[in-house]
Amino acid sequence: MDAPVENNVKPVRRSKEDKKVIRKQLKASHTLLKHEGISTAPQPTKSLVVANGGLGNGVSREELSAALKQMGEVDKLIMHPNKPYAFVKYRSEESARKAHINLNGEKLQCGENSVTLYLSYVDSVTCEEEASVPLPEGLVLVEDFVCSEEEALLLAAIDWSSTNTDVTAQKALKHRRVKHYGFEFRYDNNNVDKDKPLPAGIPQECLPVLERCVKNQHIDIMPDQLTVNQYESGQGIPPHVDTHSAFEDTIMSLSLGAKTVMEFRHPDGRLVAVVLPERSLLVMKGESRFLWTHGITPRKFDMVPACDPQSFGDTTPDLRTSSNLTLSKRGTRTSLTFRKIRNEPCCCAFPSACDSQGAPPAPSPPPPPSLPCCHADAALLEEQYVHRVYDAIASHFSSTRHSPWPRVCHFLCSLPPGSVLADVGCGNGKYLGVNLELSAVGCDRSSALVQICAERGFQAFVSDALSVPLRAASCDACISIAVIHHFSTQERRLAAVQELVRLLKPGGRALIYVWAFEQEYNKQRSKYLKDHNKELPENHNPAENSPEESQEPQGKSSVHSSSHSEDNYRTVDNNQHVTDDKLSVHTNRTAFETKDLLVPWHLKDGKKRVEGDSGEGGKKDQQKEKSKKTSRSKAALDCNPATSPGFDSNIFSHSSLDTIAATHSSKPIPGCDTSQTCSSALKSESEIIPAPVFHRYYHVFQQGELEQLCAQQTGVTVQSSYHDQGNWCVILEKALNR
Ligand SMILES: O=C(O)CCC(=O)C(=O)O
Ligand SMILES: [Fe+2]
Ligand SMILES: [Zn+2]
Repeated sequence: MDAPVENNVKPVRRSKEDKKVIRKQLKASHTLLKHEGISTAPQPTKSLVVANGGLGNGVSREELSAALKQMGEVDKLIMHPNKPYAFVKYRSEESARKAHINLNGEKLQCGENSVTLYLSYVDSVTCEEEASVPLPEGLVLVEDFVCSEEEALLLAAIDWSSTNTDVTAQKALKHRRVKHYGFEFRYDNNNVDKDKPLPAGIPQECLPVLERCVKNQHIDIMPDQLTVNQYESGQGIPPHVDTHSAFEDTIMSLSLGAKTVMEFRHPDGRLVAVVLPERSLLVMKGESRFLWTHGITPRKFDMVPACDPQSFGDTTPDLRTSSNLTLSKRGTRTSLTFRKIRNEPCCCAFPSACDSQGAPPAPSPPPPPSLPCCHADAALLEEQYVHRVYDAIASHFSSTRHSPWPRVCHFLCSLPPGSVLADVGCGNGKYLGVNLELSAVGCDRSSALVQICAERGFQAFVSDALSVPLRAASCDACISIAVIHHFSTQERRLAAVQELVRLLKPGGRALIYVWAFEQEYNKQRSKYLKDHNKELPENHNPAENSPEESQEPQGKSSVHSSSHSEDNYRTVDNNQHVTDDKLSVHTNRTAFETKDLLVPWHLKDGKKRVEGDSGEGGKKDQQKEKSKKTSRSKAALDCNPATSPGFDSNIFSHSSLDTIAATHSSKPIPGCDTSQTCSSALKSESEIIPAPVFHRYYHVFQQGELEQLCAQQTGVTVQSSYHDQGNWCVILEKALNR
């Protein structure tokens, strides 16, 4: 009797438990229907609602995900904030059945507490609260594809310290570092040398992961090429389509170490930003691989859904419209991109993007400019990398130039009433209204900036600083603020000073400011450098107290091509050493390493200005201008940047938007890189036109260099010279006897 008792009792007891579970499960599904309007399905499906498994029950995503994943591969897991349930969709119905059988009535430990899970089938998993957008066709994101241990193992397998960089074609690109296994991907021709395999194949540690990829049908054949990209916070990769002729259809990218946001763009303008969580696998096939570009905007923060819903299956939260977003600081992300080398030409269904089918390669950026060796070259360089750039960025530039600088104001206020002042290179005219007792006139090479001066009621005209159409000896004073550093030869800088001297009356004075090579002086770092460590989200408003205030605290100085190729400007090594005469692109907010360089300007979006509006709006504008004019007289007394009058910030004129559109759609213009967007992927309005990056040529002055330049002029004396927030400054006086 003994043995059968045990056999008999257990099934009875189990069925009692089963009944209890079923009762509770039914109760849970009634509650879901009554309180949440969720109806459960009588037949097995791939999707389940997990009662008691919600964030509202204190269950974390990781805890639930770990339990669910034991039953099979999870396609999506949706957890709404404060809800007492979660939804899970498995990749197969079999996995869902397994979860239904094994997890129903099971206790899940959540920190110190535990909850009992009740699972019911649902027909579909929808996410009504979050606006979502479809993922590009063919794109799949598999969360938690590797566990933390595997992640650590894979990261350890990548040896960045290796000195033999040829084995894995290791490269320190300016905006990320890369390592290739199997075959080198060459950024100069966007292709691979198929008959030159690298000595190092795909590391052994990757094989279990790849086998899982094949088993789960993410890829048909084992990949033979691996590119490891490592992105520090603030780094990224330009939008590109992986060359069709180089690789087969499926491309898989594993995200390790940190999450990021990858942006996918369709040629028709659609943009889908996808959060790639740490340890997730991104699979690009078909249209998403062949037609859509993918890229990562270099920035230090991303906007991600606040409740971290991560994968939404074949949709993704619409990061542009969602109201439930939070800032997520970027960490160091290492991605492993696995590809299969293609040995036959590509015959995909997307000929417009297919190099095998004759599609032209993406336009490459203009070649990097060199230091000019003659007058004509210098004029051309300045035309392309100074004049055109200021015209294109005029509105945005002006919106960041609010406050007159105290020592410039002091100079202007020291001039006797009635003095004639010429501001040569007056920009948006911010110094023209400082002292209303003066008879002030400005000139600038940029007609867009002169237009802004005119709109503000200032006297200004378009002119080159080397030949100002004013009579000799007609000015009591001249100022040249942040202008002469844009001349690209010593002769032209000398000529610019000479022109100022020509304009001065005998006894007249000129104030000159140029950007200093030394951004640290008397142990004081300039504001420009000090802002370097400020980690701020995109579109931080710039500091306002440097004439050379730069807008970028994020180190976003990268220059990417719109193709896959890396920085076509000369890529400076990590120490920014110059090895040829090509101009290097400066990283904003860092110390200068060279004296002649290109400084990026990240054009940012703003309100569009209604131009030519003669109605009410126009009148209001006039009134606004009037009140500004009144406040300008106050500025004569008040030179504190914090209290002096500012102008409307962030005003875009049509002209600059037109310029952006034009530069984006047509062939690239020198000085402008339209491929690197700086508009946040999350701003809806600005999304249509990616904001380009422009490069301005500068010659930064070393200590004593400006004085030397002035000393070469006859008939002038340097009255004083000083360093002011990263600028070298002199006050010149023209001799009385001239
Ligand atoms: O970092 C990634 O996930 C993508 C890398 C990539 O697109 C590439 O190397 O082609
Ligand atoms: Fe790629
Ligand atoms: Zn193709």
